[in-house]
Amino acid sequence: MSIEVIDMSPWAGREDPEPDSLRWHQAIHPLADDTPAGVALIGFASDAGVARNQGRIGAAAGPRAMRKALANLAWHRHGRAYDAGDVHCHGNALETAQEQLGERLEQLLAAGHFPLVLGGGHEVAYGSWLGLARHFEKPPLEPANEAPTIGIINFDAHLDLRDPSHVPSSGTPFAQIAEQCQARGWPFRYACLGISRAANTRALFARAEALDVLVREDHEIHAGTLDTIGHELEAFITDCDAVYLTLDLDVLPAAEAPGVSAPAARGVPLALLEPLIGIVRDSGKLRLADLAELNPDFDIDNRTARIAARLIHHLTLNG
Ligand SMILES: N=CN[C@@H](CCC(=O)O)C(=O)O
Ligand SMILES: [Mn+2]
Ligand SMILES: [Mn+2]
Repeated sequence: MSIEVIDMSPWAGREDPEPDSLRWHQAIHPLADDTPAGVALIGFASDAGVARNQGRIGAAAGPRAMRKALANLAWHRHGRAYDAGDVHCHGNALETAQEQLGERLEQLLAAGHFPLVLGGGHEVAYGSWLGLARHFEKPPLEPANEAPTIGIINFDAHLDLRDPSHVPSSGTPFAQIAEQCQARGWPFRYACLGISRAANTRALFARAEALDVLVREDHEIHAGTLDTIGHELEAFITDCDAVYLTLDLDVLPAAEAPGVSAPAARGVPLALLEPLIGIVRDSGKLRLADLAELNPDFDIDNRTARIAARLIHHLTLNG
């Protein structure tokens, strides 16, 4: 794999003198050829999808802000972690950037890494999925010679199922993936949790129903329903060969995560998201994850970046 020179400058932080006190910035290394498998962070520095979707731009700065917030978190892992650099979206060249992300992810997956993509607007999801799809298309197929059932689990205030025939954007990735699945004869399996009914039109709910999406609205997710929704998630995962997890930070209440393009008026608190994300993490089927929509321009005291970092810590704790 040919690798760019990776900017490791965000990886700085506190250094404790006593033993066994590592933090992420001391444990992570730039990705190099032939390194043993590990978690591979890759940035998708893109504002184009949000700009096309009439949103507040700034998400291109998300990857760097996430790395800086993660740098100082305590290192509790045993496995390896790498920084695989960034894919940049230049201007409005979103489709090119998504293709490039797909290629890089295909390479990371082939090398046995667990790729974790740092967005970028939620247009990152289409590039993420392209990488996983290419991985499954390449021989030997997983499972052999069969259409893979890739389950997409999205925590989001929005369905992101807008009609891409208008303009592909941060609001269309899962409709684009549904189209790609249909073209390939692959099943489309999509679960979207944390949806705000007030922030999604009837047309979007109708498309979700037509595509048989598992939808759970923000108000449905509370302490009393957590077990039930966890079981629903487990059943969804059972029917899949592989899972792609995508975390749109606007699923959180705006007070917890103000630094996004389209904040949620209600949202689902981190305390409820973490156990659900833990189910996905521990399923044994998670092959790829991304975090989307961090916009540092609207963040307050790095709250949203800190949540993103904590979610990365949470997702990678087992390795
Ligand atoms: N990725 C974001 N998607 C949302 C944005 C909504 C908004 O800007 O208000 C959507 O398209 O629905
Ligand atoms: Mn989204
Ligand atoms: Mn959203």
